[in-house]
Amino acid sequence: MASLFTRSLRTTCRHRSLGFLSSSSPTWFNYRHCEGKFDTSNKHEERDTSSFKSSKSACYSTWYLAAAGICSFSSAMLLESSCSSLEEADKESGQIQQNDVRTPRVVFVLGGPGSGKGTQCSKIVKNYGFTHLSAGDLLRAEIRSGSQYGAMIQNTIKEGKIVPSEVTVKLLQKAMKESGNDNFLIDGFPRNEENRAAFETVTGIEPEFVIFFDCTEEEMERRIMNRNQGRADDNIDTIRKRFKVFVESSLPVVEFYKERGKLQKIDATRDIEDIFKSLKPLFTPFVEEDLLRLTKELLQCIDVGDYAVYKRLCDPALTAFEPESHGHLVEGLAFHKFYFDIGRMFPALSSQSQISSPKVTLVGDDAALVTYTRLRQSTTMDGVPSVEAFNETRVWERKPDSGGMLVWKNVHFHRSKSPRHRPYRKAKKGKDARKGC
Ligand SMILES: Nc1ncnc2c1ncn2[C@@H]1O[C@H](COP(=O)(O)OP(=O)(O)O)[C@@H](O)[C@H]1O
Ligand SMILES: Nc1ccn([C@@H]2O[C@H](COP(=O)(O)OP(=O)(O)O)[C@@H](O)[C@H]2O)c(=O)n1
Repeated sequence: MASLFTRSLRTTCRHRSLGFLSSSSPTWFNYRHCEGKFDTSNKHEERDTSSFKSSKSACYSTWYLAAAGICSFSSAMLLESSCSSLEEADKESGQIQQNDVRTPRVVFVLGGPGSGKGTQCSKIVKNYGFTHLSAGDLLRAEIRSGSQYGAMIQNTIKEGKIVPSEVTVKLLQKAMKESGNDNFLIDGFPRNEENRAAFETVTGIEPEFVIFFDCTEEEMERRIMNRNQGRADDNIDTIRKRFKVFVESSLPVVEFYKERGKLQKIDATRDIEDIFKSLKPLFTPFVEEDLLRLTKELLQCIDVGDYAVYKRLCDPALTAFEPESHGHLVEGLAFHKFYFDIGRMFPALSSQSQISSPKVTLVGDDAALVTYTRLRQSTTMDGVPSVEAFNETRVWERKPDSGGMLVWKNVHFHRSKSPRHRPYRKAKKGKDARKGC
């Protein structure tokens, strides 16, 4: 059950966003979770503070947590809040991220039969947390389920033809909904113009980009004949028909995306690892975005005192240098949990944070640094405001979870007080000229 502290905070935090203040220019970068995009409009947001005033009294304070440096309170969280019932909030314990409606990220994976789409998709899934939806697999599962469409799908596949979009798009939509993910690799779809238009019309989603595995027919035929999965369509007659359909119906779709600058053509005649190496850079920007999002999620869960989320995002052996540890390296979560536990004792205080100049640096495939400055405003019991700035570096490492899936965990962070700006003073004669640099 959510603590009172958590519940009360949640009532104010239904619609969140985090502000970013760029230190290099006076531009606010307002990241809205609902849209998943940066709004770089060059103006400060006008905010109605009335909801802040009214919701403030309903909030258990995070000041104590903030004072301890583990808690911040996003202004937007408070200022753009709307209240939900406690019961609703209760259900949300440990799941704050699920409130954030983000536009699904879709990547289409195209290529002839046997070009290696499924093989590469399973590697991408393992490394980049996408859900792999193979249109062919969904259709085969539909046959097995005894659905009314079963016989029609079976005959169409046997003929190497394309199943009507009405069926395939419905299956894809259902699978997307059930996945609980919002990153999808859709493999073997769209296979013709009808597929493409139907998906776009029904879902309103456009792919981020489209991967096309370019492979010779001889190589694809050789691979399919060795595939040995007992598929009814993996016989030489149907294979030839599928190649014909691919050239006639699927290549025009490839061309469509090429014209729109969305196509990523990959030489699929190479070996499996080589191909995967050339796919990696396509997914790097997603990794950077995800790390920034995870960092913000971490700060948010600190804001709302949600220890369950904090625990999910952090490695149990998390190490930290922070002002509260007085120069010592603290290890494990207990040091941090202490502040979550006591936060509810100080209901009258509040704080809010902005992060500025966030930078993500990938270190190989499985480690990354996220650095930023955290500007925290807080009030004392008497309502006296103060502002502090911290420089924070969080080290994230990609580790297998209990299901073997690679997930990012915060393994270390370092926070120090941001040095106050002092005007440069010329060193006095005879004194160490480097002093103060
Ligand atoms: N780059 C590759 N080199 C050699 N064999 C491959 C390669 N990629 C996939 N294969 C093999 O070829 C067969 C077809 O691959 P698959 O991923 O099922 O293709 P698709 O999903 O495009 O039909 C599988 O048996 C797979 O192990
Ligand atoms: N969008 C799609 C995808 C597959 N299919 C059918 O499913 C068959 C197998 O597709 P698949 O993607 O599993 O396999 P490959 O042909 O890529 O090896 C296709 O030949 C089509 O008959 C379809 O009708 N529509």
